[in-house]
Amino acid sequence: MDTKRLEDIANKKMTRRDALKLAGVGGMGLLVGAGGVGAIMQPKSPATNTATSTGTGAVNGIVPFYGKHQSGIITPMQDFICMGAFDLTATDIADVRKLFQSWTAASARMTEGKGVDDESDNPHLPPVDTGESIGLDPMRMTITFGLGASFFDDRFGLSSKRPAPLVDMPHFNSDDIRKEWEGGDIVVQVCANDPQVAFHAIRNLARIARGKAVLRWVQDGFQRTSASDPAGSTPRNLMGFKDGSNNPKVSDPAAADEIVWAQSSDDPSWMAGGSYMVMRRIRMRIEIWDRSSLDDQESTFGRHRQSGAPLGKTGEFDDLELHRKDSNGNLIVPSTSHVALANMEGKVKILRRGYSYSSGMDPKTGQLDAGLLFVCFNRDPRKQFIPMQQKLAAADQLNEYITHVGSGLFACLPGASEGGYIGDTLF
Ligand SMILES: C=CC1=C(C)c2cc3[nH]c(cc4nc(cc5[nH]c(cc1n2)c(C)c5CCC(=O)O)C(CCC(=O)O)=C4C)c(C)c3C=C
Ligand SMILES: [Fe+2]
Repeated sequence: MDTKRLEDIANKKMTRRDALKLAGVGGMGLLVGAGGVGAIMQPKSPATNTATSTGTGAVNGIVPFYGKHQSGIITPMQDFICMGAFDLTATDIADVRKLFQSWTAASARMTEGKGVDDESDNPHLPPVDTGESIGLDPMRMTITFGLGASFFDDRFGLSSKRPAPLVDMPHFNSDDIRKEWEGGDIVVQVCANDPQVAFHAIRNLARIARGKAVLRWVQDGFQRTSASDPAGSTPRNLMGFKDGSNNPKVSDPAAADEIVWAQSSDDPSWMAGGSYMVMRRIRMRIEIWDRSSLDDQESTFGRHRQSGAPLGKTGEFDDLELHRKDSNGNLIVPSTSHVALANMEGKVKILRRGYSYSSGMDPKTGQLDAGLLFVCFNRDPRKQFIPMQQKLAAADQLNEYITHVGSGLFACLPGASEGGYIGDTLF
């Protein structure tokens, strides 16, 4: 098929049938190549190469589940997330293996827009799939699995295999981490362009896990949708600022290898092609934020609210020049602003993939329980996320308006090939 035809497909709204055809074994599937359908479908906007982009054109096709890496890490962001952590009740590694084999098969099917398995025609049994996604498009769903440090305790004989980068998360200044939002043996991140499709996946994975694992926490998240912003510009967080402008461009494989993917030269080798995911549930004191002046808000982030440009600049993607001073000799971007600190002099980078959350209100205070489900991926959190968060926790002006209430660090396994399963490099 020629390039023109592929571009035509990319510019057209995909039907469920188109998507299935594209991913199928017919000639087109092969032409899609390693980048998969999602890669063909990405439009050429400035934000496209960042994990922040949802892409344009209401592309609701299939993102391939199998591959060298798990999808949902450098995949351009979908509109919704449903993330859940599980604790294992199984006591035998053979049962854990069976669970991951079943999860892998079910996940591959669900990302193609199918039910978890073929339905039985026995009317006396419950349906195999819960059914709420019947007839829905695949919606670019990705399902990403990770293992927490507790997976490597003494239950399954895997303690010697715990990756050194999978440290216990240190306590950071002003953390208020709640037990109910912390850790988990396994994390499952589901992202999709439809919240019902994402919920369906978590629900059915929990159902498959019955007798082997139980849910520990679940958090939904959202951002503006591709319907409300077809241009796919950088999304705004609940503080009203563009969030993700200076995310690294991980469509460049060298950048992805440097920042995101554990390498075969890194220890342990079974993690090669995987990545480490950090989850922080960060509550925003939005009622206080909403009473702050525009100047205070812009100085807090070090960027202009409307354009997203660094202070003193006009373009969202203009360079951050952290040493520039005004005519009075004052730094234009304050040294305690969020971007000045998070920039780490340009030497340390992470890939952010967070979503806003809104979980009703706190009945004690009447305030909204809303904020950022911060998610990031890095090759080694000891060298990336942790020093960055230490710096932010110590001095960030943003700390006046936020509290970290949930936390998790997970080793996201390498991708699986068809016939294999997620986790097969380890158990
Ligand atoms: C430890 C890592 C980070 C945490 C935790 C974090 C929380 C957090 N961030 C925002 C909003 C914005 N962050 C922005 C930039 C930015 N943030 C981090 C890291 C963490 N943020 C980095 C590495 C960067 C990029 C710095 C750079 O080099 O430019 C921005 C600016 C726009 C952008 O580039 O994305 C905003 C806005 C909130 C609201 C928040 C916690 C609630
Ligand atoms: Fe940030």
